[in-house]
Amino acid sequence: MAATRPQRAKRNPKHNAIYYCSLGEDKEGFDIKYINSFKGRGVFSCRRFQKGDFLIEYRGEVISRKEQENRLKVYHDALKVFMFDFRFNGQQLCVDAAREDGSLGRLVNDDAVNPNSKMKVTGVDGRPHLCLFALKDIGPGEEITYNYGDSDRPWRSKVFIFSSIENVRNCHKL
Ligand SMILES: C[S@@+](CC[C@H](N)C(=O)[O-])C[C@H]1O[C@@H](n2cnc3c(N)ncnc32)[C@H](O)[C@@H]1O
Repeated sequence: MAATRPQRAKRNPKHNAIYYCSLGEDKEGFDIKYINSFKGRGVFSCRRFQKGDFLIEYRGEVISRKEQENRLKVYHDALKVFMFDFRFNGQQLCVDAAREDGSLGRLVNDDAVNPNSKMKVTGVDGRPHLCLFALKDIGPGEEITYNYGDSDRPWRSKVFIFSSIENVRNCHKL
């Protein structure tokens, strides 16, 4: 008889997150797509998710603030964006997801205005994991996004958006 996954882990979003974090695997129901040269790749839903559902873990290496500062001195800007700062049990920590490891979380794009998911620090066996949960019902074909936070992000500025759109247009003309 085929092994079945416990129903509780499927129904309760927190248990579901803990289940996938423990496995170190992404759950099914998502596709990676190339959007354009401005945004790069993104993660898209290919099925329905309900508000509150666990979606994706932002996987990477959990490092201390000190180690993060060391890495920031040597990382190129394109790698710095893969560092996610958070607090856990009174400690300032970071998940460094700079390494291309095939995981989905590192490819989820920012939306400061209308995100459909939210990052939450979730303790699993005493260790921190960063998990995205749905803020609303999500249908197939929707891009998964979350708000990266308050710090300045170049792509949020109108000047950057317009110059990038022009670049994409010019590329298509070639
Ligand atoms: C953590 S990565 C996300 C995955 C990235 N799109 C890729 O293909 O590797 C963050 C980078 O994605 C791009 N990005 C994220 N959100 C964006 C947005 N709303 N508009 C434009 N670019 C965005 C920026 O280049 C940013 O440095």
